[in-house]
Amino acid sequence: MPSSGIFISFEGIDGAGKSTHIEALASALRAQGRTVVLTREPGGTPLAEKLRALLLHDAMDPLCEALLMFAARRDHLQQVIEPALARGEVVLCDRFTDATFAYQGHGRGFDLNTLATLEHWVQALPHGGVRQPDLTLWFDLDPAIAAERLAGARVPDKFEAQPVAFFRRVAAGYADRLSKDPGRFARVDAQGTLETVREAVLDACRTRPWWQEQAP
Ligand SMILES: Nc1ncnc2c1ncn2[C@@H]1O[C@H](COP(=O)(O)OP(=O)(O)OP(=O)(O)O)[C@@H](O)[C@H]1O
Ligand SMILES: Cc1cn([C@H]2C[C@H](O)[C@@H](COP(=O)(O)O)O2)c(=O)[nH]c1=O
Repeated sequence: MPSSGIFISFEGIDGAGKSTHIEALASALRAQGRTVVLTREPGGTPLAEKLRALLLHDAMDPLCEALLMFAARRDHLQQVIEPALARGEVVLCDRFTDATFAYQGHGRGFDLNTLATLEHWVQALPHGGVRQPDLTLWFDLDPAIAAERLAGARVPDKFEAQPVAFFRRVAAGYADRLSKDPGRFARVDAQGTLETVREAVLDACRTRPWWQEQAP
């Protein structure tokens, strides 16, 4: 059971429906009287949002991309996530470190052991251990369907412009992360209607001990 606030990350390939459903979960949690912080990665602080603009639009080599992702994450953790958890709030984060393993690791082919080292540096907790979400909702959707959903919706950024084969590797990366930490993950079948996906998200939360707890 989380000792302070609750940290929930939303993961999945581009177009899987994360942003759509993060709002619905925030409403359900607020209805329980909880204070909810809605945030995203890369981003969530003024500095990390500047790094986001570079990451989503500028060409760079894979090491540079991985380092900037973790630099943005460090600032986000220190400025937003850790203070909110210390206040006992719920943090809903649109992507976190699983995205780095899925996109930079499996998508780009960057060394997974180096990413694990960076993860341990950047997410180290003062009294030991590594900050991880209490729950990670993985929106699992066929990349071909995600591409159809995104087509024409907006001008694609550097990642969204990648071919379906890239997103198949990213999806395999998420499956790999789930297999290594199954208790933290809930796989959400993102192919259903808005209503069935919304219910799947709520069901995944209802099974967690903190769902029934009184808001602080
Ligand atoms: N269950 C669904 N059925 C049909 N369309 C959906 C569903 N969920 C989301 N969409 C639509 O798919 C598109 C992508 O959704 P959304 O922006 O929530 O995805 P995302 O995972 O946040 O993508 P990104 O990571 O690229 O920001 C939007 O146009 C949204 O309205
Ligand atoms: C955290 C993180 C993100 N990415 C990629 C994944 C997405 O394509 C973009 C973020 O855009 P979104 O519309 O907010 O989903 O960034 C990544 O490659 N690595 C990461 O660690």
